[in-house]
Amino acid sequence: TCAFAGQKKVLAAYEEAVKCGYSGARAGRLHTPHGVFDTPMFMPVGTQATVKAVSPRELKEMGAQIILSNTYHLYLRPGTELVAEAGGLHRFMDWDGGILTDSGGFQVFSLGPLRKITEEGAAFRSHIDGSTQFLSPEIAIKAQMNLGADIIMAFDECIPYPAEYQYAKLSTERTTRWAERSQKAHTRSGQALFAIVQGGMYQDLRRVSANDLVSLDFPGYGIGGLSVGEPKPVMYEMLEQTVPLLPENKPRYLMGVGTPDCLVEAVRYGIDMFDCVFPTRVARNGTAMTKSGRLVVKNAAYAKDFLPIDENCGCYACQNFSRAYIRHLLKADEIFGLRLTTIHNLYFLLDFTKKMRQAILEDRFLSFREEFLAQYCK
Ligand SMILES: CNc1nc2cc(C(N)=O)ccc2[nH]1
Ligand SMILES: [Zn+2]
Repeated sequence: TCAFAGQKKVLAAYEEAVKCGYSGARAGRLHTPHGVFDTPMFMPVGTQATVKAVSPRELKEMGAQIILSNTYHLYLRPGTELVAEAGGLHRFMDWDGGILTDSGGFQVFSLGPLRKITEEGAAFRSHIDGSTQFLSPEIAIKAQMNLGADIIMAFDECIPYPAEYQYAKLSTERTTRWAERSQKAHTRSGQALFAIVQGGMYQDLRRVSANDLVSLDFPGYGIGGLSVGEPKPVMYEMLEQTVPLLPENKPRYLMGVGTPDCLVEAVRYGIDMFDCVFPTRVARNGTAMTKSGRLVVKNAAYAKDFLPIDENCGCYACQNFSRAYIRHLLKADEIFGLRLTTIHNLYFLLDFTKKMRQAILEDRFLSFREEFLAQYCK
């Protein structure tokens, strides 16, 4: 067990990092004001204070522990002061599990058109009404304190891919200065502030970013700037460079990842937490996730297929409905169809992380990984 004494403002105390396998896969427990949660974990994305098409009760039933919400979206609509007046995000959306909010860095750079970045922060136009907006470390932290998540993220720049070395270097150094400003602006006890490692796809910049942020002493670390279009081997190489520099007894959160093959590789490098819109997004166009790859249940091939999406799946959709029925609903544009594919995909990923944790605890993670990758076609 790793002691975790003397960390200020820490609630994401990290214990039981059980190391197994040659590379650092570990099963841990994350302490937050809303409970103690098992890692590795997948966090369903609830961008606008709802995980699209499913209720908090269904999320609880399928084993969701921590869900993610986006500060950028809630800052623009309905506003984070309004959420604070409503009693905070947990109350507002009736979710009593854990919540993690990201800082808006990624959205500003991916959603906000015509953005301008200075040392002070990022000016951008709202994707909702085109109004000119501005986010800085201080504004992003204040917004997240208003929302009241259990874990919040420092304001950073997610470096686009590809990026010139010089740009990546200057941006990463600024993200480190922004992390320090985020820390100074964070005055709410009962909330853990994670920093975000950047560095583009450059090994040396990744190491500098990790070392600089570790010396600023955060209770947990996000790894950002990945899953932005780079080849998967490049992503894994950046993990290999970064994760070993992060404290063993603190959570590591790989942002925006991902598909099961990426999860099992990242866990091998010692990642504990994941979020990704993939399962909920592909569900809405009728694609189900299975251990053999994707199953487009909308296809004509399933019109008379009266088996469930996956006979071994314990989710509400697979326990009660056939592929033919779900296909019918999707073709008929029935909302319940999207709900069933979403429920299945979220359950699949949540269950997959549970299976990885069990394999780690039983010291058989590497064979679990081999067997899974052999069956899963990307
Ligand atoms: C879907 N890929 C993805 N990469 C991300 C990077 C960041 C980041 N802050 O660098 C945040 C969310 C992200 N989502
Ligand atoms: Zn299912």
